Amino acid sequence: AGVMKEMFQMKQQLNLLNSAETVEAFQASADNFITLSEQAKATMPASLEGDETRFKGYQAGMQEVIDVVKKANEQAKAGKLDEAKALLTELDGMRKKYHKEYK
Ligand code: HEM
Repeated sequence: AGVMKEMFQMKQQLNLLNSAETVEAFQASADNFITLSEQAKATMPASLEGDETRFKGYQAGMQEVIDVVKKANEQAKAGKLDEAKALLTELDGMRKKYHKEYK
């Protein structure tokens, strides 16, 4: 259990998203990222020690991340690869904020 494996895989997919040169490559990695982050969202990290209230906050944070990648994927589908990648920059701040809170 734990979310470490999903987190490392999310990082890997994010690198692929940022270096994607085609809409198809972007979409494939976005789909992978979303699947992994939904798995992470469904799993209580060990650091939360069973605290259901904090788990709700953690899940809301994961959903924010998922929403950004879904939005980016919509841009990619519309052929706007640069705009899609620009949206991904929002993830840096979220990652830092929520890692401070829950990691
Ligand atoms: C793009 C977004 C994110 C990426 C790429 C990412 C990546 C990572 C990576 C590589 C680790 C393991 C290495 C380390 O400790 O730094 C990690 C750990 C962790 N992350 Fe994230 N993260 C993201 C977003 C989030 C969000 C939004 C949350 C919470 C709402 C979160 C919660 C955690 C927790 C709890 C751990 C520790 C897991 C454990 O010890 O089992 N992460 N993340």
